[in-house]
Amino acid sequence: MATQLKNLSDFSATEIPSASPYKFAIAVAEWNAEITGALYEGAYQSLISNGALADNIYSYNVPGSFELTSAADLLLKNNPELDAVICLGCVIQGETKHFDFICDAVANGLSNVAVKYSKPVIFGVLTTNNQQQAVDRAGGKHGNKGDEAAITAIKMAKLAETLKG
Ligand SMILES: Nc1c(NC[C@H](O)[C@H](O)[C@H](O)CO)[nH]c(=O)[nH]c1=O
Ligand SMILES: CC(=O)[C@@H](O)COP(=O)(O)O
Repeated sequence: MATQLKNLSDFSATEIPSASPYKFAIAVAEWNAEITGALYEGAYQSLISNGALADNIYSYNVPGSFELTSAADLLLKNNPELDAVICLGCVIQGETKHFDFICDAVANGLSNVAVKYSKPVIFGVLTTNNQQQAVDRAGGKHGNKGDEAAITAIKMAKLAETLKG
């Protein structure tokens, strides 16, 4: 399996640009707060350790992962100076198909918002079968998806800046 015994947050082999020029929003779902809180800490600290200014990081909570799309849209509509929006959530399979609908809606929704505003919108949403898989990816043996999301945001902000000319 792709992630077996792999730390998904190991970026030692890749070059990470400085985050100092960029403004970031972080939208965090409150569902599974112990997990999303760990994702947020990972994302925030990764931005800071790569040079982002604390004053350039704007953080917001939303009720659940489904609302991340609305948050990303509102953030980019009302704050054109943002260079990237990081969306963090944790969707854990329950008894019904609700999981499938949320995951599909968020993945497609965030992608559509990114294209709508030509701005990076980062999918930092865990979609797991159980709680342990989420714990393993929020600072556990498979790293922290929040770290990955932050690094992705920095790289995409740099790319957008480069392509803008
Ligand atoms: N079950 C999970 C949810 N459910 C709530 C939805 O995200 C949404 O807030 C609700 O359907 C109202 O629109 N959200 C998660 O983030 N994680 C879950 O496991
Ligand atoms: C992903 C969800 O909405 C899920 O946690 C809710 O649980 P259930 O499918 O048992 O209603």
